[in-house]
Order: sequence, then structure tokens, then C-alpha cells
Amino acid sequence: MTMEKRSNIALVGMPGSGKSTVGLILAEELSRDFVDTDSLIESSQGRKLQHIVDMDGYAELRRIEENILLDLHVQNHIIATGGSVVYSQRGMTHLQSISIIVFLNVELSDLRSRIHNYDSRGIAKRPEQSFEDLFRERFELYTRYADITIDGAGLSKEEVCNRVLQAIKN
Ligand SMILES: Nc1ncnc2c1ncn2[C@@H]1O[C@H](COP(=O)(O)OP(=O)(O)O)[C@@H](O)[C@H]1O
Ligand SMILES: O=C(O)C1=C[C@@H](OP(=O)(O)O)[C@@H](O)[C@H](O)C1
Ligand SMILES: [Mg+2]
Repeated sequence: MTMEKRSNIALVGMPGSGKSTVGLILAEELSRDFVDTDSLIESSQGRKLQHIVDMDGYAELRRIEENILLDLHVQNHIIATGGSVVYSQRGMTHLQSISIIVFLNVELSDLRSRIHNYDSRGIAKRPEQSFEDLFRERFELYTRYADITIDGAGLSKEEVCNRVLQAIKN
């Protein structure tokens, strides 16, 4: 894994951690192109994430997401991922090979205050699984793949963006 090839910055973290929002600001700040893997999934499928979960189940969404990751061959982009990307080891190994991975670590209570559409934003979880359980299950995975972790407690999106910029300079 050479540093030269890792020209992208990929954001990972829970739904509501700010990957899509902060990713766009970062792309503007760095004059880089932006891609959101959720948009790639929706355009390749011609349907919404929630529709995939409702019709075909969360495991199918994770399978589609893995293929989208494996097909991603951009350079110098800011990549916002979906919260469930970390379930694919193959997908994450590929993402690591082309990107510096930044984990936006946001507390459960903050996530809860930001998310009000649990039933429509297409969260890829087992039907009986609580959001809190998902948070605990994934924390270890985000940490495992992260090159950089940004603790977002009490930070605005612009402040989070600045922390990311600082961290990648170092
Ligand atoms: N640092 C922040 N402080 C407050 N609200 C934020 C912050 N980052 C993101 N948000 C808000 O939280 C919501 C979820 O953000 P989003 O970027 O969609 O997260 P993700 O892509 O990680 O699921 C949006 O309404 C966004 O404006
Ligand atoms: O965490 C999840 O299970 C998911 C989060 C969504 O993205 P965001 O993290 O941008 O909300 C999207 O990828 C997908 O519907 C599954
Ligand atoms: Mg998003």
C-alpha cells in the first residue's frame, strides 16, 4: 500500500456523524471533487436506499455497497461513505488502498439529536437491532480502519472540517 496511491480522503462513521455534510465542505476547501457512495448506490440502482432495505433487506444493501466500493477508482477526491461500509472487509481494504480514512467520531446523544428519520434514511441494520446496539457494534470497526479519528463533540461542521484539514497536514 503506497502513500502515492492513497490520494483520496474518505470519511467513515455512523449515520448522522456528518460524512456527507463535512465531505462537501472539505471538497470546497481543498478544491477537490466530491463523491458520496450513497449517491452512487442510488443512481446505479435507480432507487432510494430505504427502498432497497424495504424490498430486499439490509444484507442486500450491504452487498450492493461492497460492489460500489470495489468499483470506486477515483483519485484526489473527498469520499463520503455510507455508515455501513465497514461491514465489508474487502471493500474497506480497497478503500484503504486509495484513501486516507478519517473516522468522524460523534457521541450517541449527538447522533440522536441530529437524526429524526430512522425509518427513511435506509440504515442497514438488523430489524430488531437498536441504534445504540448498532453504535456499539460499529465503533470497533470504524476504529479498526481509521488512519485518523476526529472527536466531534461540541464541534460545528466547519470546526470538524478544520480538524480534518489539520490532521491530514500532519
Ligand atoms: N458538526 C455538526 N454539528 C451539527 N450538526 C451537524 C454536524 N455535522 C452534520 N450535522 C447535521 O447532521 C445531519 C446529518 O449529517 P450528514 O452529513 O447527513 O451525516 P452522514 O452523512 O454521516 O449520515 C445533517 O442535518 C447535518 O446538517
Ligand atoms: O449506516 C447505515 O447503515 C447506512 C447509512 C446511510 O448513509 P449515511 O451514513 O450517510 O446516513 C446509507 O449508506 C445506507 O442507507 C446505510
Ligand atoms: Mg451521508
